[in-house]
Amino acid sequence: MDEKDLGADLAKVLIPEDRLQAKVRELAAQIDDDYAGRDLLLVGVLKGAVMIMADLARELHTPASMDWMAVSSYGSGTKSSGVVRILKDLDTDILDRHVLIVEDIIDSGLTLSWLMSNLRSRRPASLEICALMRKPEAVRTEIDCRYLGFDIPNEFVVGYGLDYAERYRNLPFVGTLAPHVYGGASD
Ligand SMILES: O=P(O)(O)OC[C@H]1O[C@H](OP(=O)(O)OP(=O)(O)O)[C@H](O)[C@@H]1O
Ligand code: HPA
Repeated sequence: MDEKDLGADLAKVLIPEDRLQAKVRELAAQIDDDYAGRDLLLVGVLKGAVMIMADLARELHTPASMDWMAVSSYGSGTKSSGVVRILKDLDTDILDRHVLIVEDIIDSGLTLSWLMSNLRSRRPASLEICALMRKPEAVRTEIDCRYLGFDIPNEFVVGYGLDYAERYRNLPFVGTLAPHVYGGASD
C-alpha cells in the first residue's frame, strides 16, 4: 500500500520509507557495537513493533533470539486507558539474559514504564529499550531509551506497524491521519 492508495485518509507523510530504513540500519549498527559477544534477546511489543522488530533483526550481525509480549494500554481509539494488562507473556525466562525491548513508539510512556519494571523484576543481566519514535509527552517520563529513532511531534501517527482501529499498520512509511478519520483528537 502506498501514499496514493490512502486517498483522503492521510494528512501527510511524516517519515518516508527510505528514512525509516536508513534509521533502522543506524540503530542496528549501534546495537551491534554494544552487544558484540553477548547473548542478545530481542523482546518485541505486539503488535506495533512487528515492522521495526523484523527489519532491525535482519540488519543485526549480532546473533539474537526473539520473543514477544503483548500488553494493552489503549482501547480502539487514540487515548491511553491508563491501565496496562498482559495479553501475551514471554515464552522465555529472561533471568541473566541481555534483553533489548523493541518498541514502535513511546507516547505517554506508560506502556514502557510499566514494562520496564515488570521485566526488571525478572532479573535480566541487562535491560534496554530501542524505540523507533518518541513523542514530547514521553520526554517528561523517566524512561531511559538507549536506542531512539526519531523524536516526533505530538500527533497521532500510523503506518510501519502503528494502527488506528487496526488499520494502516502495513503502510511502509509513517504518516498522520486526516482529522476527519479519527475525529480530530490528538491524544
Ligand atoms: O507510551 P504509551 O502512551 O503507553 O503508548 C505506546 C504504546 O501504545 C501502542 O500500543 P497499543 O496499546 O496501541 O497496542 P498495539 O501495539 O497492538 O497497537 C504502541 O505500540 C506502544 O506499545
Ligand atoms: O500516535 C500513535 N499512533 C498509533 N498508535 C499509538 N499508540 C500510542 N501512540 C500512538
